[in-house]
Amino acid sequence: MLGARSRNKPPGAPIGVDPSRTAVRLTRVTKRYGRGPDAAAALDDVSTSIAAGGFTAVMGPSGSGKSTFLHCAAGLDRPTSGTVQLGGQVLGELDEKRLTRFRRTRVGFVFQAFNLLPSLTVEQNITLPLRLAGAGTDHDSVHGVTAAVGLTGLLDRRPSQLSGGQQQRVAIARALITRPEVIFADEPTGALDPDTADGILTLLRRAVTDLHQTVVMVTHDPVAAQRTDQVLFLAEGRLVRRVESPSAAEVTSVMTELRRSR
Ligand SMILES: Nc1ncnc2c1ncn2[C@@H]1O[C@H](COP(=O)(O)OP(=O)(O)OP(=O)(O)O)[C@@H](O)[C@H]1O
Repeated sequence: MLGARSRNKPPGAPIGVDPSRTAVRLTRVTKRYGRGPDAAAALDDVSTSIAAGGFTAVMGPSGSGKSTFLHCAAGLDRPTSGTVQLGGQVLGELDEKRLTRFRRTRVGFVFQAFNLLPSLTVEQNITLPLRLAGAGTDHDSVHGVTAAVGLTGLLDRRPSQLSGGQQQRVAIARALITRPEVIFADEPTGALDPDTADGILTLLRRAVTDLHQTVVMVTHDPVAAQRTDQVLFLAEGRLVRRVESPSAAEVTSVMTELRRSR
């Protein structure tokens, strides 16, 4: 494992490697949109491993490839070249049907816009991944998850009857219910006021520390990044830095440097 708190890297060399407990591994992943020589590489030869049981932030200037990284790592999109391994499974070996099933059962998602189904109750939203996978809904685990995210007493409500923070708690409960290999969160606090955002970050932190989940979160916010164990920085589709135990000041300083060097 690389010991430095932050360092530059040659292209293609791995960043953040902990081979003993790897949740996600990207090997020389490139993602191009469009065809031909002018096709832009949203991700350019990215290699990294993300250790299981940690909270990782992915940051970088606008257009640096953060969402593309998350989508490729989570099996929502396929790389143009290179391989993604998630929980020991090489995603490229799965056809669409098996990949969909893999995502439902082994991956959790939390999005900025919550993405709850408005016609379903809180409880039905939370248990949806289990029902889609054809698994039973065990009352104790539903109760455990809803208590853990602070939703007890709200299970019969519809999303429209909840605050933004409560809706994001439902999304986190829905991500936790299958005990996935990794929870991918794309700007989970982007639509929330600072106090509510703080509660959501506390919840994600507890999912890692208390429930031993692995969380990978795209964020623009140095205060949010400060709650994580490490930050991976992207610039122009390349993974250029890693900072462990980040402070908001350090993250801000790296972001300023990356924006200046564009
Ligand atoms: N579907 C697409 N078709 C063509 N180009 C795309 C597509 N999706 C992303 N891109 C391009 O790939 C690059 C990386 O985009 P991406 O959304 O991953 O960046 P980002 O770091 O998440 O940006 P932001 O912080 O603004 O959300 C950008 O130049 C973007 O324009």
